[in-house]
Amino acid sequence: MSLSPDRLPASHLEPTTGSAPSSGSGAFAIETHGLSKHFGKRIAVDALTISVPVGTIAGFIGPNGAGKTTTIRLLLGLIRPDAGSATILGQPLTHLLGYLPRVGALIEAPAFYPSLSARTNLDVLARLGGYPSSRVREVLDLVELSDRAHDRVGSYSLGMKQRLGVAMALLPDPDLLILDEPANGLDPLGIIATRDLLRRLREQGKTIFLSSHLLGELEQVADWLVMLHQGKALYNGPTRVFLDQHPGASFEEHFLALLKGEQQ
Ligand SMILES: Nc1ncnc2c1ncn2[C@@H]1O[C@H](COP(=O)(O)OP(=O)(O)OP(=O)(O)O)[C@@H](O)[C@H]1O
Repeated sequence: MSLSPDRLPASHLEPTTGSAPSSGSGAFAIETHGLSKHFGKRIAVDALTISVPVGTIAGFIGPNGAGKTTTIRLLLGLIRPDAGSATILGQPLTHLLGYLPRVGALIEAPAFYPSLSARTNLDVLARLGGYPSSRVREVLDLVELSDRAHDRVGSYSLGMKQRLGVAMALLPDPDLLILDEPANGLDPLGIIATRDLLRRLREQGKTIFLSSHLLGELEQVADWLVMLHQGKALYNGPTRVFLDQHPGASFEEHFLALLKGEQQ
């Protein structure tokens, strides 16, 4: 099922004290309630309450240090929250095995065996994860790396490594794809190819949670938006509603206006 913006559940704007969406309804791929994480005295994620509807491409934006990567690491169970809760694909954060097999993720620089080819890197992962070997060819096609599949990954450009990282995340044919800066190092053609890929995945009913600093790109591809500032959500809702707040202004202008309002 793919949700068009017109069929999205009603938006809700932060502040995070706003009412939380109903839990366990299946309408949301990601829901967090008061999720918090600090490192020493620094609060990275601050009582965060967000919701990402199933079948959307959700852009996750915010300035450097806003807490995006920390949130993603919390959602993937790589670090534990200090407070709050979350539900991913209907499963509580505490039940990692209940949802992680249905989640694909690309965060920071993906790890590869540089002396092996992309094909072999993916074969190894497919064998470890118990995925069919036919899936390796499929994901190589999806990220348009098939013609270089037999080259050593150590010889790849940054953008090609990034595509291989996306291919790895797609191996389990996940219901939820979490991507942290997937366009890092991609040239314009690579960015367009990624945009098309994300749209195709959404058409298959998958949910994509996508952190990026490329606001113009997100404006084109994201139908849902979560905007973070100092660990809190400034906005959580449809992109269309975000843009309607200041007709005629660009996505970037909105973003800066909201941030400026927050800093005053
Ligand atoms: N392991 C850590 N130890 C200490 N502080 C951390 C750690 N990880 C993150 N932080 C701090 O938490 C805050 C949020 O960092 P985070 O990496 O989540 O931000 P971000 O929104 O992903 O930023 P960017 O856009 O620059 O990637 C920052 O102040 C950062 O310094």
